[in-house]
Amino acid sequence: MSTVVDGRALAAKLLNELQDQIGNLTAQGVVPTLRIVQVGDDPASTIYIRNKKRKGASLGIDVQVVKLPETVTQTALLHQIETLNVNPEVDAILVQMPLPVQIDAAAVVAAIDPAKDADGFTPANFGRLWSGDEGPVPATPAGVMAILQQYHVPLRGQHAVVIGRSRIVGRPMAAMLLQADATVTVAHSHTRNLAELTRTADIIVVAVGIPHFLTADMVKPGAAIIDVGINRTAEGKVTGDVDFAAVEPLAGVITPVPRGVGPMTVAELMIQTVALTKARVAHD
Ligand SMILES: Nc1nc(=O)c2c([nH]1)NC[C@@H]1CN(c3ccc(C(=O)N[C@@H](CCC(=O)O)C(=O)O)cc3)C=[N+]21
Repeated sequence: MSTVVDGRALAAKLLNELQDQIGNLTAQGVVPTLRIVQVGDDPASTIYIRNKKRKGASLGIDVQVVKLPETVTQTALLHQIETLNVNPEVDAILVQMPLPVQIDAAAVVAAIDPAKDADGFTPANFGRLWSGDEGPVPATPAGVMAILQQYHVPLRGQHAVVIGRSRIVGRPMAAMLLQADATVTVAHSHTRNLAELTRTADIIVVAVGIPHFLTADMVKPGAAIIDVGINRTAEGKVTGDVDFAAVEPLAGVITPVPRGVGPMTVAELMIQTVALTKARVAHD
């Protein structure tokens, strides 16, 4: 029988612990401030941003959205980021992905001040992550690590298979698992014999954006299954990348969608924002 992860409960626990740090900052007259730049009106992005705003408001973190039109030019977007970089009131900046086709996302991310990089996506912070040095890290993989830790999933020497190699999830996920001494395999759309690989995995992290991608025949009984997928069905329901009904009976630990990794992503973003605020206050 598997243990189904309660991402909401774990997120609440972590944010409870964060409350004291926020209290100390506000006692010094410092309100942690996050600015989320949203380009266009992608409905999923709007939902995630709404969740981040709500969570921030409930904690006393000032989360505001800077909304730009879908047709914004790269120059205008880079200018907007620069004004946030130099604004002493702003501790953390996040540019919501995906961005419209006319924008070079890598150039936009690289323009964010690494000391305000709430996502840990900038090259400087990506480099720190892969070198095993301290620095801001992407919220979703950080949330996965918190789940694995909380549910006592052993990592050292274990075989972890990460399916997907995005900048948001797959690549930083592989770096964090490596840092935790797991043996990491990164699979992607060109990987051959994927099921053979996943059947030897003690931990499988799926982040491909395809409903029911991971099926029961791909899973070793007792493996930890982490579903990062957030697919919307025609009826607007959210489903993951795992065939949950078929895989859950086999799994050791498994995360549901929704209420698994999603709430942890939001929680880790709040934690990151407070950490960046504390770093700024320490430097001032
Ligand atoms: N620069 C950037 N940083 C991100 O961290 C980032 C991003 N862009 N683009 C998109 C992904 C996805 N993401 C989620 C956030 C919250 C939920 C979340 O709250 N999920 C709820 C369900 C929400 C719903 O109803 O759809 C749950 O799984 O329980 C999911 C996914 C952050 N992302």
